Amino acid sequence: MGKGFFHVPVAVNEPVKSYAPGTPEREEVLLTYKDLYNSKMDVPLYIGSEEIKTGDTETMHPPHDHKHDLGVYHKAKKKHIQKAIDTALEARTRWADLEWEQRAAVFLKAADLIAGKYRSRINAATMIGQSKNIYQAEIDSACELCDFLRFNVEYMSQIYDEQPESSDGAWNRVEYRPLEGFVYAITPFNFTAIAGNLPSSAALMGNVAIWKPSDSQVFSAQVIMEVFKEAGMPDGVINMVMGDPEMITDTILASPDFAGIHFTGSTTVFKNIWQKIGNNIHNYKTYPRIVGETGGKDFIVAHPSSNAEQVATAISRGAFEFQGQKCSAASRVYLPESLWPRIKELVVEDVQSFKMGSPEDMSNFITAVIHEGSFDKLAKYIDQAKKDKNAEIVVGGNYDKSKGYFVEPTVILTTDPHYTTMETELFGPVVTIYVYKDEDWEKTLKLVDETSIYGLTGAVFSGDRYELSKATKALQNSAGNFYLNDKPTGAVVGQQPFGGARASGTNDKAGSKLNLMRWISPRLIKETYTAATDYKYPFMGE
Ligand SMILES: NC(=O)c1ccc[n+]([C@@H]2O[C@H](COP(=O)([O-])OP(=O)(O)OC[C@H]3O[C@@H](n4cnc5c(N)ncnc54)[C@H](O)[C@@H]3O)[C@@H](O)[C@H]2O)c1
Ligand SMILES: N[C@@H](CCC=O)C(=O)O
Repeated sequence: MGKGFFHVPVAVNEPVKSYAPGTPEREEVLLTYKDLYNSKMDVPLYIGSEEIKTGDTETMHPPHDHKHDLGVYHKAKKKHIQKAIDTALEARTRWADLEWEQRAAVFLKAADLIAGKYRSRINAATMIGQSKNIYQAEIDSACELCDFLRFNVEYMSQIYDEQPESSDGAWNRVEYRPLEGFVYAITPFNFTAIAGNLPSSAALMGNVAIWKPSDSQVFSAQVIMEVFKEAGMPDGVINMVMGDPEMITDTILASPDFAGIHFTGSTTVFKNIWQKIGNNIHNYKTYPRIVGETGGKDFIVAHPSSNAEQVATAISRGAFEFQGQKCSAASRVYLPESLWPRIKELVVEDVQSFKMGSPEDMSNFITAVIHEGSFDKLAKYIDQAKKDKNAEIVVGGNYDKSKGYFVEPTVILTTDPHYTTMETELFGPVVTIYVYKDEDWEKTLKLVDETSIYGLTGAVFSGDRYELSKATKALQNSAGNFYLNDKPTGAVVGQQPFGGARASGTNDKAGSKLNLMRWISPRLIKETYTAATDYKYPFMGE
């Protein structure tokens, strides 16, 4: 059969819809929200063609209304995880052998379904299950997920296009094989797009995957599986399992066919998994690929030459959008004495104007934090700051979990640059500010660099080009995503590939060619037209 050198459609970022009053998308998402909110879900394990209801269930609740029952998801036992491994390996032969354009078409269709037919459903599920306001749901579950799927197809074709030189008499070719085994994807609660991307990026490159979503994201995870299935993803290529994370992980890591982990979540969990992989290393058929994007303690540092209004807005949006539950969220801020009074005034004004409540009311900027564990942790740090002599609450500081897990956006001011909330990842709407003397700018850059174990995102503000340059050099290893005169959140696929080093991860940049390269194992094929028939070098004579 004749074939062409196919070109993939050029990827462009999915446009963000406005949801302004009177727009059709607003009406549609609100109707879908009501519908989903009142329907009791019964989320099975997806293993191959089977949807398994184990009967061992967990009830799902919206974080902003934790007494409301959204239905249940089913939890796996060890035998189900073993079945998922066997099923994935069975599916591997055909999927790995399928032409790349056929695999690409599945995920391009999935992107189209999300952009169209499923847009309101995946957004409403994210608003309900993860308590995102519509803007935060739209940029995540609709746009970023479409972008991951479409840009990954383009990057895959760029990788396949990379071929070696050939000298006279031979042809060198590189075949980009999937890994020999299966990939395990573990995903966090906070981004529906990340949940969809981690298993699908590996699958796009010809791998089969077992995907364990976060317990707190199952409500929208189910929509992702519906989309993949409707897009024609063959059974067994991505298998979704829920349940005890340790049991699932230990069972999977014990398999000799475990070939890689695609993880996003907290640093401690990732380090433990890495250690377990190390302990099992003699059992594996191949060295597993370990890819993990983890925690952050992201900074904003402003030079005295910066614009106070811009810095204040970067704090208000960078620290508090989605209640600060982004790994990129600004959580430690360094401000010069000369600008602090004006920035303080502006941030306090912003925070006092934020409306907080259910995402169904679209005037709410702030909604609930994800669960009781997170609420209690945040309340503990806020209470401690109220007591500590070297800290004071500038604005916020209240919380209430009677209906939903609501924590007021809180600004802490500290006189100690190593105060606990300047160093510990809280993952919530709490930002801590340290005010430095204007003449200590260079010392402050050193402080920013040396304060945190993490290296994920960071932002520098200055109106002075020489100071921007100085900061860029001084903070070279402090952030994998480094922003000049912008907030440290809101990376867009195809524009700001995302990830950090130090304790923030392996920095394989989700949504980039670098990440996809972790899911392939190249084979070089050298073909010689006429093979040598004499071992002797020319200088040896006849
Ligand atoms: N760097 C990034 O790109 C990025 C992106 C999003 C989130 N994050 C990080 O994720 C964290 C927030 O997400 P979260 O609360 O869902 O994180 P988490 O670490 O609690 O959970 C992440 C995943 O790991 C699983 N898990 C938990 N304990 C486990 C165990 N013992 N063994 C195996 N798996 C286990 C969870 O069930 C979930 O699926 C923050 O630290 C944040 O910075 C990082
Ligand atoms: N990519 C997102 C963060 C993902 C982690 O939570 C951002 O840039 O804000």
